[in-house]
Amino acid sequence: MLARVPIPSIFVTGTDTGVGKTVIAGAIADWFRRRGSRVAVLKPAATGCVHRREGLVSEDAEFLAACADARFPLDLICPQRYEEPLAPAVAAERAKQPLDWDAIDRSIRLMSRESDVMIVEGVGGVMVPMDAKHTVLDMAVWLGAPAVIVARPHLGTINHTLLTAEALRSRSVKIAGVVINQYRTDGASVAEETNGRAIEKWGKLSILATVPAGRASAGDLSPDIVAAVEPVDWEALARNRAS
Ligand SMILES: Nc1ncnc2c1ncn2[C@@H]1O[C@H](COP(=O)(O)OP(=O)(O)OP(=O)(O)O)[C@@H](O)[C@H]1O
Ligand SMILES: C[C@H](N)[C@H](N)CCCCCC(=O)O
Ligand SMILES: [Mg+2]
Repeated sequence: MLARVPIPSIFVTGTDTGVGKTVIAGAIADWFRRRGSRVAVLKPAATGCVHRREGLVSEDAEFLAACADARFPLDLICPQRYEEPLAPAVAAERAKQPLDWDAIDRSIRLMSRESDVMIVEGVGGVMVPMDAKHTVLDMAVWLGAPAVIVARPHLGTINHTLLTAEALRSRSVKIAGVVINQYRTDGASVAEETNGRAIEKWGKLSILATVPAGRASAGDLSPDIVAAVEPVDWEALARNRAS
């Protein structure tokens, strides 16, 4: 189990792996950084990590650290790292290296002390197993941070987004809203044009931002991605935590 994040925070989850959680979490971190906040970023566990001279590195953590201009080392930002690109519970079992919740807790404690806000990126979607007994959803409950759901723009996303919202609500995780990512501004299909409204209506969710496909390499977010998240009051959302 983890202690609650003791500072304003946002939990960035998604409808699936590869939907753009890292890019959107990075854009949110960048939003706070540009306003002078001391931003902590956390990827509690990462799989598919790469071998470097300094050891196993999470590329998600590197991206987030660059966007936040983070003052903490990568092994605090991502304390649990696995090589195989699998659900953490499966990667941990195969590596014979059980997930260490205490290490994650320590990261939260140390980074919170010297930060104004913490942006946490989940792993895959909410039902992904973290260890033999717990899922990403359990972790979201423990962290107590409002969730941002990153969703794809195209056909199928209504179902994925509403299922994700249902799971979060079943455990009383506050939902800040949905970010539709990689929206095609030219040549969007009818489904893509109408999905946002449908998600708002049937999911009783707000679409916080619709983010176009742009350039997104570590610390270098294209101006159109930055502009898409700019109008959102992330500060108010980060403060609006579960009681
Ligand atoms: N708005 C965007 N514009 C351009 N490329 C994007 C955008 N959003 C995401 N991508 C690209 O799509 C891929 C998947 O995005 P990302 O890594 O953020 O997904 P994720 O949900 O964090 O995945 P994971 O489950 O592995 O953590 C990456 O190559 C990323 O650069
Ligand atoms: C390796 C990858 N990029 C993710 N971080 C892990 C995603 C696990 C998804 C598991 C699943 O839902 O089937
Ligand atoms: Mg990611």
